[in-house]
Order: sequence, then C-alpha cells, then structure tokens
Amino acid sequence: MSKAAEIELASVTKRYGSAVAVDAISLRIPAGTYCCLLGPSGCGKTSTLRMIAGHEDVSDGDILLGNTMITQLPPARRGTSMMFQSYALFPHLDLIDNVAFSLRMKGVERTERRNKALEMLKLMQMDGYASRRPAQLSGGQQQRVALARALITDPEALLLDEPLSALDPFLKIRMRAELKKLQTQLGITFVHVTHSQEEAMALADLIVIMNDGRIEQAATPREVFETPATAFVARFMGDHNVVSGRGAGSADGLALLDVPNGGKFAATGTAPGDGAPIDIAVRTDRVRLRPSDTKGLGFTGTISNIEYRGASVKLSVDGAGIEDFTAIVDERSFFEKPASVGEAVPVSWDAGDAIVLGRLAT
Ligand SMILES: Nc1ncnc2c1ncn2[C@@H]1O[C@H](COP(=O)(O)OP(=O)(O)OP(=O)(O)O)[C@@H](O)[C@H]1O
Repeated sequence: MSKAAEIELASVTKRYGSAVAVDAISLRIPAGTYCCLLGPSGCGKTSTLRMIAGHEDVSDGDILLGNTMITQLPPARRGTSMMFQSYALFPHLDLIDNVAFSLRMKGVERTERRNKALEMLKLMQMDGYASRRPAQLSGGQQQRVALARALITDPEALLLDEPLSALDPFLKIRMRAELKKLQTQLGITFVHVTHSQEEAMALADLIVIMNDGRIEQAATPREVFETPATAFVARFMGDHNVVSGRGAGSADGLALLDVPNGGKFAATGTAPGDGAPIDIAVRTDRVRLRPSDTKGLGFTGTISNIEYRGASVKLSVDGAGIEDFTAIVDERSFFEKPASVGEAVPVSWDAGDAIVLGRLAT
C-alpha cells in the first residue's frame, strides 16, 4: 500500500457561473486522518470532494497532496481515488474485471492486473465471489467491490462520496464499522462526505462542518460536541440549545446575557457589555428538570412535547421567550417523577454547561 499523504486546501473557491458553491475555504487534513465533510444539502461538501479528486475544476486557490500541488493534475495522476455514491460498477463485467478496470486503462498486463484485483478482493473478503457480476451481490457486497476497485491504484487518499447512503440502516452501521477498520488497517487518508451527524461522529478523527460554502468548524468529534464554534454548529449537531440575546457584560468568568423577555442568563466566556447580540449554547444532556437546588441557571417553561428514547427521555420546553428548549433526561430520573405535556416545570443548568458561541467573520 502507498503511504498516507496530507491534504491541504488553500483558499479554495468553486463557482458555478456566478454562484459561489465553495467560498475560499482553507483546511489541512493531516496524513492518515479519517476526515468527514459534514453539512446540510447544498453546503458545498461534494463540490469540495470533487475538486480534491480532480473531477471538478478549482475556480480559485490551490490543493496540495503531500508536497505536490495537484490543482491542475488529471484525476488519475493525483494519488487520490474516489468511491462514488452509486458505486458505479460495470454490470457486464465480473468482479475481477471491475476491480482491475483502472489498471487496464493504465495498460497493465492482464495477469498482473488480475492478480492485483484478486488481492484487493481478498482484502475486502470478496475473493470467493470473483467471477460473479455486480447484480448477483447484496448492497454491502457491492460496496466492498467498489472499495476494492478504488484501492487498487494504491492511493494516498481515498475520497468517499456518501458511501453508506445506499444501504439499509442495519447494514449502514455494519459497513460504517468496516470502513473505520479498513482506514485504520491501511493507514491512508480518508475524506468522507456525509450529511449524517451520527455517521461523522462515529467515524471521523476530524469533522469539517460546512454551511453555505464555508467551514464553520474543523475539529475532533469531541471538540465539536463539547465546544461548538458557532450557533450553526450547535444547532446542526443538535446536542445544544442555542439561546440568543444581548451581551450584558462579564462577571466572575461568566458572560451575562439579556434575553428578550427581560430574563438574565449566563454562560462560560465573556460577553460585550454594550448590548451587542450574542448566542450561547446550553448542553441538552445537562439540563435538569425541577432542580433540587437553586444554584443553577434556568427558567420555568411549559412542556410542549415528550419523546421516549429508551435510555433517555427528550422534552421540549417553551418559556422565557425561548421555543423548543430541549432537555435530554435520564429515563430513570424522569420516571421517578414523570412530567406531562402542558405542565409548567422549572429547568436548570450550571454555567459551566453553557458556552458563548462565536460568529463567522463576514
Ligand atoms: N454542476 C453544477 N452546476 C451548477 N451548480 C451546481 C453544480 N453542482 C453543484 N451546484 C450547486 O453548488 C452548491 C453546492 O453543491 P454541492 O453538491 O457541493 O453540495 P452538497 O453539500 O454536496 O449537497 P448534497 O448533500 O445535496 O449533495 C449547491 O447550491 C448546488 O446547487
């Protein structure tokens, strides 16, 4: 196998006509990293992946793989390999010929390329199916063949466009574990596009959260979970409540926030004292229902929805000018003293479980 290579994007922009799909993003993906590009539909993640692969021209900026500038190189000469969402297997070829295809294009002699294809099928535990056609395989098996085909050129980086989206939920979780294992085994850089927060959290060493052609945050899953950089990240990842208000200065290491109904909240960080708008994020899993002490921060609101989730219960609370404030409470403590929709309950959290969110420079 080839060595892993670092990928660097330097102020990369993609325009389609006058529309900006990717807006001057800069990113360094260290060699051997499992990187997930995550974001809602249309945020520019596929365009970014396709520019790294060379399937899409870069409008501005540069892309480096290791020390090589690859911006202008054709896909086959970049040292990257791409696995497509639909797998793009040839229906009329058996698995050996499917996997060997790019070597055939490169003029590699038949026995040599078939041997290499068999080796790749072995790596993916598909050698027992070598003479089958793609239609004779399950979805998960087709995906393994597509991976074998992408890996036959010994790429330094493997690029995966929504690789799990065609699989049913059960297989998705199994193949997810296999992808992670494969990346660890090969040690090469993986860049994986997904719109699933759960998938990115489960797989990535580095999550890159994109919105509207820009990077909102690039960090480890734990950093994204514990310290979302912006209100967009906090909302998109869904583990925090975002409360918007006006800065009322700082005291004792806490940022003070005036919320619209006249209430005061606090969070870890600093706040401007001039009433400028700021957002804070409150972790949904740290919110307490009917707190036994009064030390925490909080408000009294009306429960608008309750969802049972097995290990936990998710409550939506409206109050203090805040709609759909989410509290995830442990199921045992919830059922010790259940609450119901329409009931008014105090909710509370510690200042350490709320942080001030940043804003993207415009
Ligand atoms: N070939 C194209 N021509 C014109 N506009 C395009 C083209 N490809 C993408 N776009 C636009 O660029 C923006 C970013 O698209 P892109 O496919 O990169 O987003 P995405 O985050 O991968 O979305 P999805 O999850 O839906 O695939 C979108 O507004 C899209 O409509």
